[in-house]
Amino acid sequence: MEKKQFKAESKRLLEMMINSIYSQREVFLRELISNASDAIDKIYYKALTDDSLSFEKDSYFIKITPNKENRTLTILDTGIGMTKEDLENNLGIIAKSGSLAFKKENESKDGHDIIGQFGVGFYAAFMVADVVTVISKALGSDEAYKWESEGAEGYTIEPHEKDTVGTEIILKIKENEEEDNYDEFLEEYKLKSIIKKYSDFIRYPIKMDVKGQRAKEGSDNELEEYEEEQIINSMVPIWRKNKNELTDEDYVAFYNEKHYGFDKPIKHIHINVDGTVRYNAILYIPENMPYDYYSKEYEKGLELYSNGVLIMNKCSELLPDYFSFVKGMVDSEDLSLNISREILQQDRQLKFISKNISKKIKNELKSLMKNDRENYEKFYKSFGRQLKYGVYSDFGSNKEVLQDLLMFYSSKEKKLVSLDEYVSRMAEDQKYIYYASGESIERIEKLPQTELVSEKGYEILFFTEDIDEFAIKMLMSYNEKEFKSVSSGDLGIESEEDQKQTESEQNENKELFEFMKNILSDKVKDVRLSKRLRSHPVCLTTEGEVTIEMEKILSAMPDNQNVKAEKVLEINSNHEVFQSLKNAFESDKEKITLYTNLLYNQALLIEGLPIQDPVEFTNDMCKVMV
Ligand SMILES: Nc1ncnc2c1ncn2[C@@H]1O[C@H](COP(=O)(O)OP(=O)(O)OP(=O)(O)O)[C@@H](O)[C@H]1O
Repeated sequence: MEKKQFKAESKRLLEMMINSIYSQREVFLRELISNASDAIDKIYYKALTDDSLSFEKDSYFIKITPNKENRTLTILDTGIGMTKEDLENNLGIIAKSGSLAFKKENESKDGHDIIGQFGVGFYAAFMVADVVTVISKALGSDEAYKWESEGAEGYTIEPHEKDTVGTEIILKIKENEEEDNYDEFLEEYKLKSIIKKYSDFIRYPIKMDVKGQRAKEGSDNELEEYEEEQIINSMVPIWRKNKNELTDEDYVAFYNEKHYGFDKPIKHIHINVDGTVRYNAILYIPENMPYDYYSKEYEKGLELYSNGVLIMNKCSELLPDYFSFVKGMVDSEDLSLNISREILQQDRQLKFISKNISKKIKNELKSLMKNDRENYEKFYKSFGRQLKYGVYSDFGSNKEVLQDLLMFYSSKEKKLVSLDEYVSRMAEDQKYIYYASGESIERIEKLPQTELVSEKGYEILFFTEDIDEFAIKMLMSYNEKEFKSVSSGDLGIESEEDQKQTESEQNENKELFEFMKNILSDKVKDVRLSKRLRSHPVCLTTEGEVTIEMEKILSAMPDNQNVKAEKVLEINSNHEVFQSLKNAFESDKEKITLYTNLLYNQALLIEGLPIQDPVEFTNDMCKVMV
């Protein structure tokens, strides 16, 4: 059977290419500058093996010249140029990439800095130009040629005059249309900003004649206009430099220049990986929280470059949510880009890089915690909450990664301590990691529930953020030590003997407690004799999963499901109040009702919970006084 070749309607194909590949018109300049850089690179690579060629870096450059009167924008390079055949093959055949062919030919001799690979970037010029003219003289050739096209209708080639080797591309910029402004591509400031954005790290100088004003010589107040040639791009990507060539100031300067933040970063991480996926990265741990950090508006991500050309401003796949505060960039020559260079074809390499980066960030944070506590605390103040969210979210799947980075205020040390530090200090007979929750350190310090644990000499971690208890519930234990709230039913502290004594005392007063429970009805699950109170008469503890702090947080949420903690009212039998309760129970049922309600409301107040009927509460107080 005869095999037939596919045919392409090239006119339609070009139209589709021009109109549907790129989401932003301004990338036409990125594509043409990348081609110019490739063309210079090709001379560089050729010179490596051809002794008759020498590569004087200073004679190679790219120049951008807008001309408002003629509505033209010229991109000139001193690269390898194109012969007549090259012009026909590379610019006359869609999807033919001379650069890819060059890269393949020279694979063994490096050449991986070459950017072009698809053979389509050039046509991006037609997004902004009605006519594109290319005048080129190839290296080693005496003749120059002019290629010209108005897009879909085809092109012409004819001999042309050109003294020097290289290529000049002249775009006849389109007239403005109703919603489309093309004039901006003739404006100096706009061109500068596009170059800075995408092509800042092209390795050859990108020059432009820039207008300015200065004081006229010999005059104090007269100004004169002048024009001078400036290099617009920074050229040397700092991430490709050797780490020991760079100072802290260099990294801070890069952070500021790239507008990653207005603060001074706490730490930078410079990564050069030369393995299966090659990449360089410079990451920063900021000191201050961006104003929108804990809002929906905040977008995480790192800048992504491919061979020094910006691909994406914020590549979110590079960072897990729990490290969303990290700023910086990644450059890799091994990414599978799609044709528009806007998205990635498949994210295998990206996943690899992301995993690698996360590991490095974690290790850096760990070493910061260990070796520079002051700065770690600064960092933790801004972003500790995010780490705790990280422990809690995704069903705790990242808790192993994050648990070593957590810190909480310690009742003993009076400062933030890590879980590792807590556990390593635990007393021999101490079974649990104890914590207490409340609005602030000052409030927790006064909580009656902490009395017994403190008396035992055990350290208590103070949980003051809403996420704390949720994160810890997800963590469950650290180094095989379970977490235990000081308000939980069984504290695991009492000796068997003590327990027996409490039980018998509880039995002795069984009727009293039952009576009190009936008065409070379903407000509490139980009324009990307390084992944990020392100087305070009363407190609330909880049974089950939901604690009082959790109840507070859940009830403040917009979709309040009315989740309630199972509360237990605990009474201190060593307090004088207990005797009064007993007396009242014996003789005056009205009084015992009054006392019970008062004690319950007091316990609510201590916990920072609202009293259901404040008027009744104050009336009750008055009754006691008169
Ligand atoms: N300024 C230039 N100097 C020399 N050759 C050029 C120049 N611009 C384009 N070419 C040649 O034309 C070819 C096609 O360019 P085009 O921009 O369409 O694709 P590419 O750069 O190869 O790939 P990509 O689509 O990935 O950018 C290039 O591969 C290169 O061989």
